[in-house]
Amino acid sequence: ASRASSIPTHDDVDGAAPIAVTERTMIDVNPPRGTRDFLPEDMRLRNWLFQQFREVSRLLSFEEVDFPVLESEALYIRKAGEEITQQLYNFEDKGGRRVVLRPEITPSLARLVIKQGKSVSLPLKWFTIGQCWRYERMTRGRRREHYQWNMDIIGVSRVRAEAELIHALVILFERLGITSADVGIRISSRKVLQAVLQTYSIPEHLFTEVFVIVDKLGKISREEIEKELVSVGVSLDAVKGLVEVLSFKSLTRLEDVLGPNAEAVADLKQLFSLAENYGYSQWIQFDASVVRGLAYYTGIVFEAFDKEGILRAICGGGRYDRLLSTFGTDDIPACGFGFGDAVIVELLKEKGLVPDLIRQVDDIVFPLDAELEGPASKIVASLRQKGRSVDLVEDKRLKWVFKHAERVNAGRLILVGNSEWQRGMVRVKILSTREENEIRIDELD
Ligand SMILES: OCc1cccc(Br)n1
Repeated sequence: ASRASSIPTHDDVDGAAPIAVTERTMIDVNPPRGTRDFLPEDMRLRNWLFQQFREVSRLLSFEEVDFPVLESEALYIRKAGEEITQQLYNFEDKGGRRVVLRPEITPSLARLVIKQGKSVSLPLKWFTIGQCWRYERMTRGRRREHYQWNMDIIGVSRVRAEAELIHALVILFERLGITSADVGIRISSRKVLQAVLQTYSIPEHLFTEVFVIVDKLGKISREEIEKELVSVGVSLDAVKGLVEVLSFKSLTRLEDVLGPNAEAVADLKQLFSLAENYGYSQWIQFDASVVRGLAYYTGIVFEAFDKEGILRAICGGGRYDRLLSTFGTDDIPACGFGFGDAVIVELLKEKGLVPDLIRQVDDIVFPLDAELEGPASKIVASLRQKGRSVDLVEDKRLKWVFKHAERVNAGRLILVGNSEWQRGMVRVKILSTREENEIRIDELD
C-alpha cells in the first residue's frame, strides 16, 4: 500500500480523528500538543544536564526522592488565582477520583514529609528531577510539560537554608560555564510587601492575592496591575506605596522606609552577609520587585535571570513556612527552588555552551559471513562481560561497517573471518591509530 503523502499532525486536525489517506488509517506520529520526544542526541543533552543537577545535589549532601507524576487534585486547590492552579492538567479517573498531572513538585514533597511524620529527623535536604505539566490553551503554543529539578530544605527556619540553596544554583551555573556576567539572582522577601501592606492596614487575607498580582510585573502593564490590585480591595494609596517600594534595589533604601527592626531587612542583610562568606556576592542582588507567583511563599524569594533580558526566569524559589501547616500538620519551616530543563538549554545555546556529546561505542563486532554469526555471538558476550559496549553488526557491506564505526566513534572494529577463526584469531582495527592486527580470541579484552 502506498505510504501516506503527508501524515496529518495535531495542528491540522486537532480533536478530529486522523484522516485515512490510504486503506490503513495513519496515526499522527507527533507527540501530544505541548509535549516533546527526545531523540538520542536530545537525550544525551538532557542526561548530561540532569547529571549536573545530581552532582550539585550531591555536593550539598541532598538525598534524591521521587513522587508520582499523578497526584490528587486537592493538593493544588488554592484560591489566590495563580496561573499554575488555573492551568491544572486535571481529570477524573475511572474510579471517579479528581486527579492531576502535577504542575509542580513542592506540594508532593510536603505531602511526603507529613506522611513520614516523626519517622524522619529534621532537617531534611531532598531533591528530585521530575516532569511537571500544565494545560494551557495552545493559543500561545507554549509547552505543556517540562522537567524540573527541585531542591528543598525542610526544618530550617533561618536564612542559612536559602543561602545553601543559592549556593547550589551558583555551583550549577559555574559547572555549566555560565558566569555572573551572564546570569544574576534577584532576591527579595515577601515580608517586604507584607510590611508595606500592614502600614496601609490591608487585611492579611488579601496578601497572597496581592503577591500573585504583583508577580505579573513585567508581564502585564503597570496600569493593569494597579487595576487588579484595586479590584481585590487594595486602596489606591496602598497601591502607590507598593509600587514605590517595589522599585527598590538597595537594602539601605529599604531600611530607610521599613525601619532598622523590620524582619525583612534583617533576613536579607543576614543572607547577603552569608553570601560574602560563600563567595557568591557577585551573583546576587536585592530587587524588591521579586515576589514569585506561587501563593505559598512566606519569606525570602529569589529567581535567576539572564542579564541580556531575552529569556524568561531560569529558575525560582523561596521560603514556604506555612505550606505544611495548611496540609494539616503543625508548622514546619521549609524552602526550596524549581529549575526547569527548557530555559537553561535556551541559555546554553545562546552562550554557545552546549557540550558536544558524541555517541560512543567501545567495539563493533562484524562476522564476515553467515556461518560466523555463532562465533561472533561468543565474542560479543565475552566483551560485554568485561564491561565493553559492543555493537554487533550483520547483513551489511564492509564499506558500510567502516563508515558506521566512524559514525559511532567506535574504539575498535573486530572482524570475525573464517580463516582467522579457524586459527582462534580475529582481525582487530583500532580506529584511532588505524593500526590493524590479528589477536587471539582468548586475549581479547
Ligand atoms: O513553570 C510553569 C510550568 C509548570 C508545568 C509545566 C510547564 Br511547561 N511550566
